Amino acid sequence: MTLQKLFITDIADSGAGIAWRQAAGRSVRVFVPGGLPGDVLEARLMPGPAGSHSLSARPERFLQRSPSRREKPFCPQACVCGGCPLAALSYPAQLDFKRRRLAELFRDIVPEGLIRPVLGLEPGERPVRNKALLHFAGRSEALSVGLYAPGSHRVLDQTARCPQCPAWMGETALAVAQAGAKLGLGAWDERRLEGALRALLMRDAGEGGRLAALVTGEKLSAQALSRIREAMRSAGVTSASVCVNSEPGNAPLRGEMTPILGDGSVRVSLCGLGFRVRPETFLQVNPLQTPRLYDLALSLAQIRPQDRVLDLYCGVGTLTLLAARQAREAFGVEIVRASVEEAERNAEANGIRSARFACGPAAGILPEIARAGFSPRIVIADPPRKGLEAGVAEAISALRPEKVVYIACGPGALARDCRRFAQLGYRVSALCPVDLFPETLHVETVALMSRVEGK
Ligand SMILES: C[S@@+](CC[C@H](N)C(=O)[O-])C[C@H]1O[C@@H](n2cnc3c(N)ncnc32)[C@H](O)[C@@H]1O
Repeated sequence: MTLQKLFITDIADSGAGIAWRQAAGRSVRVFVPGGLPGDVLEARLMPGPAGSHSLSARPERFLQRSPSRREKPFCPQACVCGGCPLAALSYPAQLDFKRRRLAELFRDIVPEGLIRPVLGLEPGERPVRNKALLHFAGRSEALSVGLYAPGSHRVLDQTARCPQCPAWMGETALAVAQAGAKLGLGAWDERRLEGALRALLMRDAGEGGRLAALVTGEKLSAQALSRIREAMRSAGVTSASVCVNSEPGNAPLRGEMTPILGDGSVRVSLCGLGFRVRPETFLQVNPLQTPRLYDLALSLAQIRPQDRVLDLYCGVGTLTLLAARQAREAFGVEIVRASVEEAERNAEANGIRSARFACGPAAGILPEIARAGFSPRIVIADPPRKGLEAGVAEAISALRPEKVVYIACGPGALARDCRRFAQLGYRVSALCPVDLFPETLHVETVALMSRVEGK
């Protein structure tokens, strides 16, 4: 393990700094955890991941600190939990980094001039999240709760309280763990497929309530549920459910949710409308930036009163209902049944009659929409990170919308899908990044695509 002077020039997807080193006449990439572009440091070189030509390095001493390095990282636990890999980088440098990343990904399809600056937090605003998903570990004598370590299922101590989340979430998690320990309950063991406490999802809806959903590996007694409910209530939870999931896998929120406090839902206000959400329905996690994201998407869509709008991957109908307020009709498509139920309920509760919803995969519903003669001038699509399923871009273009407003949390999949749309006669006319996930490497992006005349 030799000591080397390294100049950090970039950040990898893992959050580690990247430096380059000349060896045997070629450039070798060196990953340096904790390094930021502009840092110069001495580090011990180690072999990189098996089968790769790259190296890793452990920093020993800073020779020069990056001018973009914060005096104090946003969170002292950031490098432990791995959730905020950019926490040591100043906020303007984070936004600049995200825009450069996007420009690289779209170099061959979108001229630099069409990429807007990242829409970031306003001065003085702090990063906030309305959702936490924590896991339990250990036997009842040593029960702990917190986040998983990066790339593993090892629960990290001291991570139940996240500075981005409202304080009641950490209090609730610790109170549930304490109640569980007193009841003699241990954590779910995913190797043996046994144990009681598995995961805890929490959502904050501000004045609309505080939601908790406990996932257990086995059915709990009425007495245990009553103690856990009291622990949640005293920590500030207003609505709670439990579900039993003893199946292996990475998605703990499976199984029927049974309310144990309130009706198991909360109501979120967004852009002047109210939306009921449940543990199993989707909701954007950043309460400050989500209304800005939606306003941006709608301003790009330029909806006219006579327009029909199709909103694919619509969740609980947030954008569908916001679009329906401006359009003649809006149609939302979503695969999760609970979300469609809430979307219909949300339309009614907001007095919106011009919205309809269908439940199913976008690829399956689009041909039905075409057969029914629904011809939207605007299609909004907000798919999961992996982007559009096979055939969806083709099915959208078969409806011949003038505009496609594509909202993406996975910029790589967005670039792939924009290339597909280009072959189908659509050109990107604006690419607008939004910082929905401050302190992380993620960036949300809204692409406006317009049909090229004559295509
Ligand atoms: C990124 S979320 C967007 C939700 C909504 N636009 C919002 O802002 O709240 C993606 C949604 O797509 C849904 N979904 C995932 N795969 C789908 C598919 N194949 N067809 C339709 N919806 C799908 C998910 O359940 C989720 O609600």
